[in-house]
Amino acid sequence: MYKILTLNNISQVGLDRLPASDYSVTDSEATPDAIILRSFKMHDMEIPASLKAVGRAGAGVNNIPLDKMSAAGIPVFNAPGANANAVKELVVASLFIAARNISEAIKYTEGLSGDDAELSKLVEAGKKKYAGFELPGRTIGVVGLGAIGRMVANTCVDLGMNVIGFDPGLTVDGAWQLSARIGRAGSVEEMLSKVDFLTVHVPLIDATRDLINADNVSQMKPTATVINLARGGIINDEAVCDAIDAGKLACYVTDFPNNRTKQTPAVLGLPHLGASTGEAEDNCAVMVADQVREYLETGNIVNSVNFPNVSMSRNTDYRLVVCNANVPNMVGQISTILADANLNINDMINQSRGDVAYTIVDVDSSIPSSVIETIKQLNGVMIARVIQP
Ligand SMILES: NC(=O)c1ccc[n+]([C@@H]2O[C@H](COP(=O)([O-])OP(=O)(O)OC[C@H]3O[C@@H](n4cnc5c(N)ncnc54)[C@H](O)[C@@H]3O)[C@@H](O)[C@H]2O)c1
Ligand SMILES: O=C(O)CC[C@@H](O)C(=O)O
Repeated sequence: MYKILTLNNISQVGLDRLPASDYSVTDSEATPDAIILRSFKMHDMEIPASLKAVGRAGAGVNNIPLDKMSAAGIPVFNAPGANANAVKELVVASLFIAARNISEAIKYTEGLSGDDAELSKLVEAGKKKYAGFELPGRTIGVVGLGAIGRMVANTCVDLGMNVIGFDPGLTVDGAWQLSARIGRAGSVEEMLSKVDFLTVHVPLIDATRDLINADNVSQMKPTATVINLARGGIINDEAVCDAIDAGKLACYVTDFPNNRTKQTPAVLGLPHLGASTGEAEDNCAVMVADQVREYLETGNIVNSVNFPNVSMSRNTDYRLVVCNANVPNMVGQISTILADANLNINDMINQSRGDVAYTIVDVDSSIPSSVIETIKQLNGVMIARVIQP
């Protein structure tokens, strides 16, 4: 029986992918084989010695101590693209809400009182304050052209907008999925003075912290809107709110409000709603549950953010998986131990990513526990696990 610990509410549709005959899934498991979570912050958590895998039912992994997981030989899986449409739709909603002053206008009508005739007068008298603009012909800068950024950029083209994108890590596959009408910027700064909207879709890492800050926000048009549905910290909230207070920026939409943003009237704060649709929650949970199950039952790694992606179809009933430091002669030493135990290798695959190497070996006969113990003693081995009847 595999034991799964959930650290957030995970869609039942996803958890149903883990059959009750083989999986116990609870939110209070002391010795889990795997953890499935959403935004729970794992940084201060004691990592259980039993843990073999972590599944993040979402895209961002800044709530997980990846270095610590890699050092312990624990792959972290996420759900690339599974909630991208949900975020895209909220970006599009943000564009309209900002362009048409919808939030302020609703507040205005909610504050009106009087009989219907008086209300009608006040509605007509007040509406000029909320006149907005239309999107065709306006320019949007999209920072990060991954799963979400690409969808946002293409949709904005369909809305008739001019779109400029920036992503130094854009993949060839990603580029193929982008409309040919999207312009390319060489840096964030290059797009700032041109855009009416700037939206960020990058992970929170050292290189993306304070991407918009006190130094560069002044290059933006005073009529521009910044949208941050990615992570708090990517936009420097102090700098953006100061710019709004000084009349140098029009609006800021953020999924990560704080006390500074709450004090600024032209900030539209949302409660981390980007991925909060039933569809996205189901998609993410299904994807990570499948990946965690695949790893526990076969050792295959699909969509890991810290391990190489490695899959080998099952050739025999007797499988060994080893995670070790990415240094010379590990495969040689593992093969020698198997040969010394008279175990014939049927098939084998080895891949590496950064400091981590991962090997799957199918052998022709049952692997004794003494072999695993010998492999675990090798310098540089983090985990060795047998998957056999
Ligand atoms: N608000 C929400 O609920 C919500 C939901 C999903 C994702 N997110 C956030 O959005 C982020 C992006 O999600 P995604 O699914 O598009 O991820 P993704 O991995 O598909 O795309 C991220 C892109 O950012 C690019 N990038 C990295 N560093 C960059 C930099 N310095 N400048 C420009 N581009 C850079 C990468 O090359 C990649 O193409 C996630 O990491 C997460 O933090 C938030
Ligand atoms: O799980 C959530 O609700 C938010 C997930 C989102 O921030 C992500 O990075 O995918």
